Amino acid sequence: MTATQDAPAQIPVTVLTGYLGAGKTTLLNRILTENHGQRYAVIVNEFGEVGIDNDLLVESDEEIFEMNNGCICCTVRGDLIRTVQNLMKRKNAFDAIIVETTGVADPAPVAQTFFMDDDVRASAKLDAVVAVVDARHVLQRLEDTEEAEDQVAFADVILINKTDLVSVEELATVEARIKAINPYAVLHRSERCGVDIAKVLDRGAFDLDRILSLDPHFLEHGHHEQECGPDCDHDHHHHDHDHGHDHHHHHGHGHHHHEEDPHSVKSISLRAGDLNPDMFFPWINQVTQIQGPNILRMKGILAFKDDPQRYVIQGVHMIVEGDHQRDWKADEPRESRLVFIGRDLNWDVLKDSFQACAAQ
Ligand SMILES: Nc1nc2c(ncn2[C@@H]2O[C@H](COP(=O)(O)OP(=O)(O)OP(=O)(O)O)[C@@H](O)[C@H]2O)c(=O)[nH]1
Repeated sequence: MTATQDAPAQIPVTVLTGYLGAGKTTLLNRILTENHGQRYAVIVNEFGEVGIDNDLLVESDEEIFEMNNGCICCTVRGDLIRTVQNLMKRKNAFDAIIVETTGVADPAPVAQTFFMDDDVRASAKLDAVVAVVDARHVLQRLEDTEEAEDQVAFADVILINKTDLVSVEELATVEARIKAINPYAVLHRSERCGVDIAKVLDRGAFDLDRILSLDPHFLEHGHHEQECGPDCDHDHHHHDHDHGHDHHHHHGHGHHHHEEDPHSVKSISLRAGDLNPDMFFPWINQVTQIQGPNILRMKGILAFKDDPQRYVIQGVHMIVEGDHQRDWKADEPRESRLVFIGRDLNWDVLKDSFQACAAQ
């Protein structure tokens, strides 16, 4: 990040990608808490009606900009450019930008933003696309979703995370599969994204030539716009929204599909007041055991009756974790919010059974 007199300094941008639940927030929390002497502006984009991701980030001095009015792949021409332009007005306030994409986003249009918009291009430079991969579930994801493959194919640096959940043999199979998709990326194995941050940030790793060989139209104006134009009316925030639309277009064909596919990925948001833990835990265990294969992601912030602390619960398929986070603040409504992202989930059934866990 050195500026010469002729060339104004371009702020490095890291695009953080990875499928739902792979560990992006875990990595971001590491970056935000580690003592690296850099100041980061973080742009997060989340999927789901009730904003939870921001609540899962550690409290830090870094500036977090939330873009939760749509999937970043759709709003890329609008919100992301505006957010980056606004950041650039205060260029001296930070050293680098990190953009965390939703787990279902194709990183190509996000990366493309840093080449397409003249203002953005003049002041920011794509440093690397970093993908976090869930070693336990990635093989399955590569079978059933195209975005997961896009994310791996597009990455410059890949963290094969959650190594604690797989055997040595499984890890070797995962690595081989990832290398077969993308032989160029630098791979790191990690548990809870525990890598040296220097291996992830400020890498200067984004390779435009490689991306052009993958997607010859990458630099063409409007190429990605045809999928998700400025008038994109995708509503990513309703429980019944079809998020199965095909974002896998960067090989130059295909259009956005809007037909209803009952098996597509949907997000279901549930809200309640104080919950009874004796009802909630057996319920969530049952839901995740029975519907686990269809639950790509689950996360929530919960208020348990007589408990002064917020409880954070989250999971991927059948693996669920929960812990107290911090005290509820005096000016914060005690509210329980839970989001499921998955396929074939029945909103009515989940809503009714969740609300049955309310404290009396
Ligand atoms: N066992 C295990 N769990 C992990 C590891 N890394 C992250 N997790 C857990 O996996 C879950 C998902 O992690 P996140 O960091 O929130 O994943 P994410 O990619 O930000 O998720 P989305 O934003 O929903 O796509 C959380 O419960 C983490 O605690 C790991 O290496 N091992």
